[in-house]
Amino acid sequence: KVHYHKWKINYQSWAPDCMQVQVISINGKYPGPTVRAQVGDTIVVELENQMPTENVVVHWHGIRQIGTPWNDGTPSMSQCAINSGETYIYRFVVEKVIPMFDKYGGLVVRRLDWSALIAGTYFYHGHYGLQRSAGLYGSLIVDPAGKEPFSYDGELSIILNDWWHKSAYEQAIGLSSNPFVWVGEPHSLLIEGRGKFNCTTVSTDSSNTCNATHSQCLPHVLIVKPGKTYRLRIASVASLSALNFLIQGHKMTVVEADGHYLEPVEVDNLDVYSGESYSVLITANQDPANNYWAALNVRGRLPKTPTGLAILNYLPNPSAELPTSPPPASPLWNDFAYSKALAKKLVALKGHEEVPPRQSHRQLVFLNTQNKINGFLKWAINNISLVLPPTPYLAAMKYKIRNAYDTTPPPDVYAPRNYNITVPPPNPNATEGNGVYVLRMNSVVDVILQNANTLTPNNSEIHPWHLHGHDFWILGYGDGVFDPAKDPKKYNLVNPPLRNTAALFPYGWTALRFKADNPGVWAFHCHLEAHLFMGMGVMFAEGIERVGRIPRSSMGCGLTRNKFMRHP
Ligand SMILES: O=C1O[C@H]([C@@H](O)CO)C(O)=C1O
Repeated sequence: KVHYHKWKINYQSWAPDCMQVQVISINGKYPGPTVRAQVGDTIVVELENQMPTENVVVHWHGIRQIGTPWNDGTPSMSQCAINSGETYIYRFVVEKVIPMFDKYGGLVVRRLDWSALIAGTYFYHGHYGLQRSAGLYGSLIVDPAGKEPFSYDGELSIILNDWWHKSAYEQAIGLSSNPFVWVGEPHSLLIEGRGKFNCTTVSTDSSNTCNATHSQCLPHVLIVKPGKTYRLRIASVASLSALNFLIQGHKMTVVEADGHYLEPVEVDNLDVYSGESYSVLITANQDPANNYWAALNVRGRLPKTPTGLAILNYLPNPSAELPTSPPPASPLWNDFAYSKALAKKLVALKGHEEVPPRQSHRQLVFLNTQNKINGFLKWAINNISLVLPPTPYLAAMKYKIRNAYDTTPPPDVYAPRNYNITVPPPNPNATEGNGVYVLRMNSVVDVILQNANTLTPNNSEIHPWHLHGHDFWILGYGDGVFDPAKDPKKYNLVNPPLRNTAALFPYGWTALRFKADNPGVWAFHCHLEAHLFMGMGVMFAEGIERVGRIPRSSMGCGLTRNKFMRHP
């Protein structure tokens, strides 16, 4: 089945947290419309960029784009950004498949036997500049062809976000300026695009409109019937904040993450890092005379943002009836031990998910550092800060346009190996680069993410790393410096969760394994909007010779423009 969508993307006045700002809307709506399909279906989105002055692309987060790597929605990577006034057609299949090749190297897509494995909670978002922060995002839900390994009576879905009144454009300029201007902590936390800023703190002049009773900032309402069980889908597109979500008086049973089933775990609250998605089961088993708060708090950074709130509304109570008791509290923002313990509890559902290969062919060790380049503040991986080239890698690699990017491969491991991760870098200099890690097709790759101190003494941050085009197994998390002799012995090779996003905790490491089985060029980056913008990412490529014919509509820029576009 083909699901056809026609989208017009433009700025629009909106008041997500009661403060009137310009958001990026899709067909006049914020957040964007939900895209829903069944496993094996095709999604077509005809996207018209109506923004007067900005380019755009949309990334289908968690969808592997097997056979369509040019539709991953990443500028300079998979495609040329869609210019103002232009239309681009995204077309892809929502199916988790094992890519297979015939003897001529042609792609034959084989479906996994367990069709239930593929369904799950996804989302889409802008991937150009900081446009995700400007509100360009929405839900993408893939239903299974068969039965789920859990049951529920109804379904609810929310996307979590953090929110600023300063435009994404102004934020981007600050981040790329010297002196550096940091985006700061968010003004509000939003649940399904709704939050509440305290309007009484806003000075009223003609440019500031904060209206505490605006209908767009009424809290989001999750409607339930007493006694029933619901599947609540939760995803985070937060720009900066790690978040903790909880519902007053209700336990949550986590059953799915990033489109893969988990061994059910009951929790009082759930950490959700940017780029992650979950399904939790909740049962409306509390006093039906009341409504209850769903609450959202910042973790990992000293919170300066009030709790984000939504209402769990027990029918037939009025949805506007506010819960009588105060919102429940999340764990302390800096209780990292709590977050690590929770992360380690999430393992794959036995018998439903593929187990990892016992060995890998290649190990990459990525040191995450904050650096200075010519006085500009950056993030670097193995001392290289990613600066995207004007020509998209995919076409440049496929059509061998060698001067489009740096063909010297970046380093597999950081140097010096005795780098002290507990203090700011003694020499904060790094270089800019756009080289690619070329992976052997179908090889098994381990990535060890190694965290370190930022430029600020006694500071190391959480980084949620997201991989395009693949899912990886999270083999383990550890504190301090990764020990290649000892730590792999502690890997979970039995039931590690398959994910597309994994948290890297302060001063620690996270070990990932994936199969380089999807022909294309794929970004792997910190999902914090500002951090990717400051260079915190790397590029992977595999099986380029097996990539099909790239549509010309994705190549109208840089050196591919000269090569492929007809000139008048
Ligand atoms: O990238 C970042 O920059 C700031 C700070 O380190 C410098 O202002 C911050 O908190 C980040 O996460």
